[in-house]
Amino acid sequence: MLTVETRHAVHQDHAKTMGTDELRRHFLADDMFRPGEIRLIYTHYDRFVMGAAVPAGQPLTLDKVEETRTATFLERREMGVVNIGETGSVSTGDNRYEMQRGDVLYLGMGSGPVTFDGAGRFYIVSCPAHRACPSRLVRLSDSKQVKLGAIETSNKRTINQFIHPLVMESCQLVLGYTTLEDGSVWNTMPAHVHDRRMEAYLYFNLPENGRIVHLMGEPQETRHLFIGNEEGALSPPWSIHSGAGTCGYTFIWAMAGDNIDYTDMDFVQPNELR
Ligand SMILES: O=C[C@H](O)[C@@H](O)CC(=O)C(=O)O
Ligand SMILES: [Zn+2]
Repeated sequence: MLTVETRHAVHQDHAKTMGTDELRRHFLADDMFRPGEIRLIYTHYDRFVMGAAVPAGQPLTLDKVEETRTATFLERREMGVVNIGETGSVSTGDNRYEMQRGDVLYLGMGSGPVTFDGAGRFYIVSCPAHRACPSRLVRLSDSKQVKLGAIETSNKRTINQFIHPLVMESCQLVLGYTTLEDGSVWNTMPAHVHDRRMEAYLYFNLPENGRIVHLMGEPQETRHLFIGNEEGALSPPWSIHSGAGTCGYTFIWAMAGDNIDYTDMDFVQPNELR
């Protein structure tokens, strides 16, 4: 079963007038992981799609998606898949990729229908592509790791870069996940914006009652979302995307837009935020 929800892009002047429910409706990405279903959120931020497939033992195939009006979803798109569950497989044509927890799969434009199987919980992201880059399974040991932060500022963490120019080729998509050291709670602090690219976060590895206080909005006009396990946040190009947890967590970050230089960020120091 495939369900697709459309999210239109929001202007920053509109976002600052929103109350809690409206903010959550536009920017919280929830209810993506349902056993036996593929659920996608089609956004108008760089036409970035995020979602999940949870085959729960029965194969699920992602093929035609009405929103793109193409014969198959990946006809003019590339895709990233991260398995945050138990071992499962992802297949396209004659290729079958066995995915352990934490593995990342890149599928190039024109890969055709994608079948998810096994005990995986597959997080899916996709954006338009202009050429076919080779598909590739990237394991944690193939990723590039960047250590950031310190215990004193509660933000000691490792940025694991997977779909990233230093690791492999893609068109627009840049993706990885960040793990926090025990006792550190802050991600992406100091915060930043990058008007060149939108971004989406998926938070996972949280206990049931744990929550992330996710910060969004223009740096001088911030808002927050309380986010639970396996839920995410859409970050428009004008918005910061940063958060602190009441518990340990991991999060997947993925971006699409004009430029794939990960380091192209405009930093905002804590004392500049409002
Ligand atoms: O543009 C890059 C993204 O916001 C994230 O990669 C930031 C992040 O993982 C972190 O600082 O913890
Ligand atoms: Zn960012």
